[in-house]
Amino acid sequence: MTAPVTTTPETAGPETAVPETAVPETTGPATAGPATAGPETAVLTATPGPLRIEDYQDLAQRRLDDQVWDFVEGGAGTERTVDANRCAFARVTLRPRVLVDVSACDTGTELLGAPLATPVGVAPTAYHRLLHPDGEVATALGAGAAGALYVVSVFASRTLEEIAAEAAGPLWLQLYWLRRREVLAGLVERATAAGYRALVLTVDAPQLGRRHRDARNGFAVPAGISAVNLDPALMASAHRSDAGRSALAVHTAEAVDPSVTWADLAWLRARSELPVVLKGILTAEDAVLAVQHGADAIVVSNHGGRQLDGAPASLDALAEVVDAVGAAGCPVLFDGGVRSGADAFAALALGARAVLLGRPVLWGLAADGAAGVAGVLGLATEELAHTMALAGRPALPAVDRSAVVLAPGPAQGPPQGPVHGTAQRTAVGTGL
Ligand SMILES: Cc1cc2nc3c(=O)[nH]c(=O)nc-3n(C[C@H](O)[C@H](O)[C@H](O)COP(=O)(O)O)c2cc1C
Ligand SMILES: CC(C)CC(=O)C(=O)O
Repeated sequence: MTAPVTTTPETAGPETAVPETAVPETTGPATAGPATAGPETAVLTATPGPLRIEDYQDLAQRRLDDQVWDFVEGGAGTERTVDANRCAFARVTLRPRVLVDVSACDTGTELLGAPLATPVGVAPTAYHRLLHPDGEVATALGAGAAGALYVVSVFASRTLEEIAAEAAGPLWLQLYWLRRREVLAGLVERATAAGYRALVLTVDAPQLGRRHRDARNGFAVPAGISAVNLDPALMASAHRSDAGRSALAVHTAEAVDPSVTWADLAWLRARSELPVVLKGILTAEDAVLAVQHGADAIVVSNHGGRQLDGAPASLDALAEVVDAVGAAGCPVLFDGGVRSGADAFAALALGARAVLLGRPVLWGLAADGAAGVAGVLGLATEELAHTMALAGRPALPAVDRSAVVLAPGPAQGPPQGPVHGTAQRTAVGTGL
């Protein structure tokens, strides 16, 4: 693979002159060049910075090696659950109220005791040094600048301590249930000592989803980038590229214990005082079990369509889970397909306390490091505040079910044929 590139974005069209020093504005408005040029003066039209989250996707695709791009964008099987996550947002209608004072819209919230400037946070994603040389440290800086929660992946490519040293906002640590319990116990201890505020156990990946793009690419983690918080001996298979199979799938099968059950959660609880969050719940039945087993919060997630192909869109599962555990006071977080502040608004209205962004944060990171991460989170938050204003809901408690209608989805369609490398996905959704 090629090294991550850190040059300026190539946003210039053929007849557009871009100053050499142009960098993406984090959330800033378009900056026009001089509009008063006489006949002898060249007209300079600066290209606007990213105006929508997908602008960061375009920037990222130009910078990334095809294999890394496929790893980020891809999903399991036919990728119908990846598509379903986005299509669900296209079925949302917002119900605006008028003549409400929206002169100040407050996106502030609180989660497991921590105040947050925004309910839009960072989902755990592995190996950020694939996207930017500074990896998770840049992500932490960007999240901190946006006042957002950052859930760090157990497969982070910077140490838990390096990340914590740069973080201005709250950090949670995501875990897989490793076969080697002593490694898991060591991670919990380190996270506690470094000031992480919750443990997020991902429960939807007893095996890795069958990701055809990665298998076709023989995708492996390149030398020089590693899950540095794990024992290097545990990482060897993640680096071994074999035609026709994903090294990550091999590595997950080696490292992650697929025999874990609800009964094991007591072991984790006994190891730490930190709140335990379960990520990857999609049904009322499991939500109730989660609360019964002492979960402090739940993340409704289908892993961005990367695990069970055919699982419901996260948005379609949200209300069911909220209804099952709302009375128990268990906060429900959401991820999967959020690409705008209007999408975030819809998930919050359906009962999520916060929404997490997976791929969009990686796009921002690849596009412009910490500034790109802050840009993506800032843009989503700005759009959320804007949606709140136009919907007549100036604070998050007013973003309730009366604010949206989610039309029922069609049964998921038949597979659309083989997924090819660097496949383009169709952009759908509320698309603010
Ligand atoms: C490249 C990539 C790596 C991921 N790594 C992890 C991980 O290490 N742990 C985890 O629990 N989820 C992981 N996820 C899933 C995300 O946490 C999240 O559920 C998903 O990306 C949300 O969907 P979105 O990408 O549409 O926002 C990963 C997702 C992507 C795209
Ligand atoms: C390294 C992978 C197991 C991380 C992950 O959860 C994912 O890619 O979805």
